[in-house]
Amino acid sequence: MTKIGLFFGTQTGNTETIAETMQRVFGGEDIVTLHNIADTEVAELESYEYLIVGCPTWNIGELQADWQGLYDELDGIDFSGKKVAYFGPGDQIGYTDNFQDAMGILEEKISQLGGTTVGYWSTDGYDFNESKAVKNGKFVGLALDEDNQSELTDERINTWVAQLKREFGV
Ligand SMILES: Cc1cc2nc3c(=O)[nH]c(=O)nc-3n(C[C@H](O)[C@H](O)[C@H](O)COP(=O)(O)O)c2cc1C
Repeated sequence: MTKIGLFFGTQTGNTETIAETMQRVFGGEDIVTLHNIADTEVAELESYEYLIVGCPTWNIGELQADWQGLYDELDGIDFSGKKVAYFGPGDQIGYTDNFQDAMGILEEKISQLGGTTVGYWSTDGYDFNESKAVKNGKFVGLALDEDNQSELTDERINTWVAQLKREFGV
């Protein structure tokens, strides 16, 4: 049983590819366990001390479908004592008024349920109008953009994972 569980949902595969890269950068499956939430019980979130939540924004400011489907069930999970990090791919040009909203929606919910957010990320280098994922001038997690800035993804992941290792203390 690893200490870190990474839970992701995806429509077209980008979030899964990113999750696999993150697992590799962390050091492999002995360090991070991946769960596609399409075939995971929500209760599994409770089995980890540290969580990484990956959700792309879909349908103009909404959660990816599998996360949407279990959103209400999250109320049954006790996140207190857990450090939780968030990431998502979005599209800052096509959806400039809703860039990364899903990450913000999940962070707000899980924080209300006791989770402690780690992995805040600067908005420097992005160009968008509005985002529910920005709090106090920072993204609440790692914002990626496979549609417009895929060349930056690997470097962003490397930097963020190094930050998370410090913040998780692993
Ligand atoms: C119909 C549609 C709606 C989308 N809505 C948003 C949005 O509101 N905000 C955003 O940042 N990205 C939006 N996106 C971009 C996706 O989040 C992005 O392509 C992402 O990489 C998809 O991840 P996935 O392959 O894991 O599903 C949208 C894409 C499509 C096709």
